[in-house]
Amino acid sequence: MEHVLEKRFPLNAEDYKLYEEVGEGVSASVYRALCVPLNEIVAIKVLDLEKCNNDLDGIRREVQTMSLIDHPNVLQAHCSFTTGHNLWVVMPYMAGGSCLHIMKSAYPEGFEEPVIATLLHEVLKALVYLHAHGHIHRDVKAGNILLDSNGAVKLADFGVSACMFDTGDRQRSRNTFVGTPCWMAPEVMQQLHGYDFKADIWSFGITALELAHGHAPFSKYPPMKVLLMTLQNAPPGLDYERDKRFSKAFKELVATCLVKDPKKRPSSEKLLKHHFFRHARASKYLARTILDGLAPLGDRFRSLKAKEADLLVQNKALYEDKDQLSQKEYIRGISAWNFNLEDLKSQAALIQDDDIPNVDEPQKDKKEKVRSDDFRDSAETLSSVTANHSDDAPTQNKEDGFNNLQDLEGSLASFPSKPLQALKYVYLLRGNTAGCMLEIGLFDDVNNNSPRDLDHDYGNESSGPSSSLQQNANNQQKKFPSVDDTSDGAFVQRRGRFKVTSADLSPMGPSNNASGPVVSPTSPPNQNFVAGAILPSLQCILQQNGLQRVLF
Ligand SMILES: Nc1ncnc2c1ncn2[C@@H]1O[C@H](COP(=O)(O)OP(=O)(O)OP(=O)(O)O)[C@@H](O)[C@H]1O
Repeated sequence: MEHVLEKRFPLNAEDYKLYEEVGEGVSASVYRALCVPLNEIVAIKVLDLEKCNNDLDGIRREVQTMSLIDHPNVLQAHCSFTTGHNLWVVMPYMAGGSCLHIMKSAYPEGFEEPVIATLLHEVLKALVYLHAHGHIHRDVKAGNILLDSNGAVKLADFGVSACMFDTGDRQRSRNTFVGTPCWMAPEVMQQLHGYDFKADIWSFGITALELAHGHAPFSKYPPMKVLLMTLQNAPPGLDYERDKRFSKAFKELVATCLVKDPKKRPSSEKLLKHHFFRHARASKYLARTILDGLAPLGDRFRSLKAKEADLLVQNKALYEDKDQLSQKEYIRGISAWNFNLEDLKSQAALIQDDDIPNVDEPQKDKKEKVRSDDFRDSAETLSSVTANHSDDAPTQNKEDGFNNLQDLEGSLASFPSKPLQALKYVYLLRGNTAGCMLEIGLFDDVNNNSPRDLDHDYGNESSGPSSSLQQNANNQQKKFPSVDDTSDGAFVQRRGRFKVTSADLSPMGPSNNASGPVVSPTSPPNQNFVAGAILPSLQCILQQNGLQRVLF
């Protein structure tokens, strides 16, 4: 019998030569490298464990999943080891880079349909495999779809994947708030009943739109606004008029995935049979069409980084020229929330003035209606709002459209008096580029935290969009926990995605209860806390809205 010698990748840093940086995530840098003994080019993801000490579990999960999986469309790790305070994950080098990078470098308006069909077909095969093996990827997006020099497509980044077969503590991870906001399924945001594989199908639909337009829907909005828009608005989709260049089959595929009720979404296996994929071609086609003529990955990465830095400087200059007073208000509001100010400023500056809807009288009327009707109750209210706008509602005309900012603000204004059970966490937002990155903290006992008076933190603004919220905040007299608090490990942090463990909301702390979130919609653990908790985050959104108006 013939034995194929298995390639063994060395577990010593000295056996690798690091070359240029080719990618950067929120938790890691990725380098092209040479594995000297094997004379093979590889990619090495370097994670600084000291910076990731809040998320060692996520890292462990990523490495474990990456070494166990075995499918041509899933990026498998060759090996991993620690060196100093870094973890190195050695993997195949994907010279084409991510679809996001390719779009940013050469296809800012998105790809042509045959390219999209080919890419999505490969990604879907990866999902079929992962789902069949019990994994939910939970972070499907163009940035995690990698291509090698031959056009082979692999789904990467298992930092937040979850296993459906897990029990006990690990099973609780399926009730956590994980993902990147623009791609995150409504049920993941809502946290009412947990979620399953179907969350990936939603993200897959969003990714389809991202590949079609060059960016995900709502990508220019700050993260909390993305959450609210995803929950409140009709699902995004391909527009009949604006997206004329795309086929009916593609439009149908997107609509099939972006159904708010996860039960009505197809499984990955079923989706694979969709007639849209008849247009899919072999991966060589991708090498010929989208990779041909592209600069080496390292060069592309460097120039994209330089562009981003330029943009930041420009935005900073613009920002500094603007109204000093609003700047102070902005900084005060943001710092109270542990925002990354620079990132948020650049986020806000990316919003064009034509993105900000005008307020007119009929909309105001509508606002009142939303206030009194839609937000009548707590958890169920949000569900019903979601349902009202859900599957049968026509796809929005403005793909990135925020139908009516005032509607949203009006809706938010009623939160404090009728706490919204579905959003039952304190959010510590840390913005990052493209409105997609944030950190969330969770406090299990508001009284353990340093009290801060909302009135003091946010001043006495009596006008502007946030005034009603402010009023309600004052009425509630809730104390807002300090951002420094990390008591009892209840503060779960992760840069790049949300991560809030609902079970940790229990006054008893984390439990091994495998029956889903401890907090049920019918038995809120601490409604006062919820009301106080949600308020300031919503306040911040409105402050950001205000800032965006001031900026432009
Ligand atoms: N094997 C690889 N070959 C080439 N480039 C890679 C490879 N793996 C990752 N990259 C590049 O590095 C970037 C960051 O990698 P990765 O997504 O794994 O990091 P991360 O910190 O988990 O990121 P995030 O959390 O932002 O998704 C990717 O978007 C991609 O452009």
